[in-house]
Amino acid sequence: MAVGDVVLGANQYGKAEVRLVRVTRDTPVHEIADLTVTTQLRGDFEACHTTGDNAHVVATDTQKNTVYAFAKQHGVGSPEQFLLRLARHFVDGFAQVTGGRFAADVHAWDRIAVDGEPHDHAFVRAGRETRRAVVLVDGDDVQVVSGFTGATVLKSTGSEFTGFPRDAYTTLAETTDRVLATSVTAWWRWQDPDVDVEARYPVVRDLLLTTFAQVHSLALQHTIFEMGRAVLEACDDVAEVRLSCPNKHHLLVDLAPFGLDNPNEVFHAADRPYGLIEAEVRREGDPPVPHVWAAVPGFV
Ligand SMILES: O=c1[nH]c(=O)c2[nH]c(=O)[nH]c2[nH]1
Repeated sequence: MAVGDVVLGANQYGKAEVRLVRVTRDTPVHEIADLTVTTQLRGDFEACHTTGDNAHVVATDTQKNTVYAFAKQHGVGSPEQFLLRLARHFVDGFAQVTGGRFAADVHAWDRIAVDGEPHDHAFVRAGRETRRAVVLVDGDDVQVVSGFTGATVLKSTGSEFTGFPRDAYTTLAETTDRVLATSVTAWWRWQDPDVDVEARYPVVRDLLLTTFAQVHSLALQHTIFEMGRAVLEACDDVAEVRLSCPNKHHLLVDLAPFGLDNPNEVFHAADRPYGLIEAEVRREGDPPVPHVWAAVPGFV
């Protein structure tokens, strides 16, 4: 090689940000592990870069499949253990792989508390939601609207979606047991602007989340209506509720090509596209207040 020739320097490659959700459902008390995993292999990949010879290239798709298959076969455990197992697999299994970088972000979930007890299969992402408030004044008309955004919740069972029409473009399978997850944005308008909001905000928030946990969901639409209904039935001081909920799809990974079954245990947590389910829930006969909702963000 002559001085001045172009050569390949440091390189690594792999699959970035594999969104893995592993549900352990051996007992009615489910556990969830939620990770974003990145694998990057290092080794003898010169020929691929310089001549297009892929004989050494462990496809990034294979790396992704390995993440999901290992989650099924071995569980996740600590992220360090999980990454070490992956690393050993690639380094020991492929002569051209001499090392790599393996990384994971762990997304923590708490159990939703229902009547003070941790729920078996309903979870809320650790970290609080963002509380929001809007006050609208027009002369003597004073309106107070409270709400929150970013309360991410998940049920690992107790959710189905069946009975929808099928046409030439329908491929979605009906399911009587799926993961249901969403990030709740909720707004509610108080009857009286002088409400003791510090006392009442947590009551409404908890009702929304415990109803998510407890309703056996027939669709996200059904769940959010029940969440709004629970608030209106329990809280005379709330005039109406609006909910905006992305359906954070958890797609069952097909592990059959690797000889593994997958009875609702290993999921790809897709970030987009997502269903966006929005509804207003109010008492029949109450006059609508479009000027108030025009001033509140985030509802189509
Ligand atoms: O709860 C759901 N509602 C839908 O409208 C819908 N559409 C879809 O594809 N999956 C779901 N899930």
